[in-house]
Amino acid sequence: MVHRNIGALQGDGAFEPPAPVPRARPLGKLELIRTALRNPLELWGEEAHRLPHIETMFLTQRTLIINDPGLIRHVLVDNVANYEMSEVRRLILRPILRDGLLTAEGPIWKRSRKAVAPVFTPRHARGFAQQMRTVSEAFAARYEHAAASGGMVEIAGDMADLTYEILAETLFSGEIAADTKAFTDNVERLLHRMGRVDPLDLLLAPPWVPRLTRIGGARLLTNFRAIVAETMARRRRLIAEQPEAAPQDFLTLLLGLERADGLSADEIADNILTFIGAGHETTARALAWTLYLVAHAPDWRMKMEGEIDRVIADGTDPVDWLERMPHVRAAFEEAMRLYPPAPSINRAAIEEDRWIAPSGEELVIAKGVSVLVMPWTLHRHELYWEEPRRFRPERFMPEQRERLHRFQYLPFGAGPRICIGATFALQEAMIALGCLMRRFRFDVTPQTKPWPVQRLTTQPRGGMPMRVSRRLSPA
Ligand code: HEM
Repeated sequence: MVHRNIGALQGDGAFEPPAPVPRARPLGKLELIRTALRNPLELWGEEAHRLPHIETMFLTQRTLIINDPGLIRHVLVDNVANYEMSEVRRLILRPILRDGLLTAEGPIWKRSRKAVAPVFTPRHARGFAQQMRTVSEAFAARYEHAAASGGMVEIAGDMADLTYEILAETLFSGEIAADTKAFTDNVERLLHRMGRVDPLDLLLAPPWVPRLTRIGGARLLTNFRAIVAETMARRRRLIAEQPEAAPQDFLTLLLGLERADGLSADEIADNILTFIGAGHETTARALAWTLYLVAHAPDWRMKMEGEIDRVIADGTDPVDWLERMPHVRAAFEEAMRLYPPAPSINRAAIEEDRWIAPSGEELVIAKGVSVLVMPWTLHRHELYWEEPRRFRPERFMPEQRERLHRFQYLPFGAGPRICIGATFALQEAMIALGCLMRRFRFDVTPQTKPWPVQRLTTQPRGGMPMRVSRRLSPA
């Protein structure tokens, strides 16, 4: 039985949104497995939210949860060479994403990251701003009908559609060698089927032992790869025959890297699936939680609306919305604090390691220990946050944000493997929120009862049904 805080308005009006209450006692073995499969967010005890680090046994695996920002910096940056991808991630994600950036390791990761980095520069992200706005405006138009009658919309699913449509546009400019709907269904089913934790993963069974939960996934993967290969072949022909006609999207940029010291054709396909897998649901979850949280903070929402109205009325280019909308950005960042889209960043120690705390205490990290950097506990930690469970977006306004330790807030991770899509995601979120909140207001109803559950991302179980009403006509 998990204790639930189902979300409540506190005396001074700050909202404490729904989340499992940290456990006072550790779980027995069977309950631990059940909870890990049902919702890992319900595993963590009260100590994980109060101590700088704790060591625990997870089934047969020694596990160290690290919260101290200095220790996190040690693992993710200073001694990063001593930490590799966790076995569970290797078992779950690697069969799908292969040598895409998220799951590549060693020299292949190094070469790929170097090759792909220029594709994700702020300059390229800015180049996508107009496409992001066009897709978001077209998407918002679909709410007009429901908004006219104050109808209900399903925000969680809708935000996943919106971010998928933005990615499909910025990846391929709509030039996919298949029916778009069939392709989208294929991707959805693939990520859903293959990205699930199977009981055998928790027991660290070798990859060749078949996972019943993933049957059918291999066929979907083959389909996906065939479509991507044909899409790449068509684009290569276009670039060769009419280079000026080729859209400046991810696909053209990635094909420009196809060479020995860049990426192979297979690696380009792996990265296309990786960008979809890593970049669509993460942003979508953060957008849905933001709309939910600000619906409980009407004053803050009005500040956001005022900001959005001014920026759009001024004719500000969408590339500058991120900078010009600090209240919108603060709400989005606070939503990622409370509901980090990537709630756990898992590593394993290759060799024994030592870390000296500022107090002089020495921590020995044994070889093979699983090291968890968990934005979920770190962002709700009693040592590092005032009123950690409440929605207080003002902590991310520029003057207060400067006071945060770089390693106490890690929605995008840190160090060499920091999210390569962070700038893209932030810009996309500002543009999506700007286009939606300019036209509509989203409110909770008694049906809106999201419960945070960790799948690959922090999702709202029960979805996010919200009432939509019209604010302003389209700009
Ligand atoms: C709000 C949205 C997002 C969040 C919260 C997020 C979070 C993260 C985190 C925490 C990591 C680090 C994982 C680790 O160190 O083990 C990561 C890595 C990564 N992300 Fe994101 N991400 C987001 C959006 C995106 C987007 C839009 C893309 C691409 C279009 C993307 C592509 C990647 C890739 C390729 C990696 C692997 C980088 C590497 O290992 O070199 N992400 N992301």
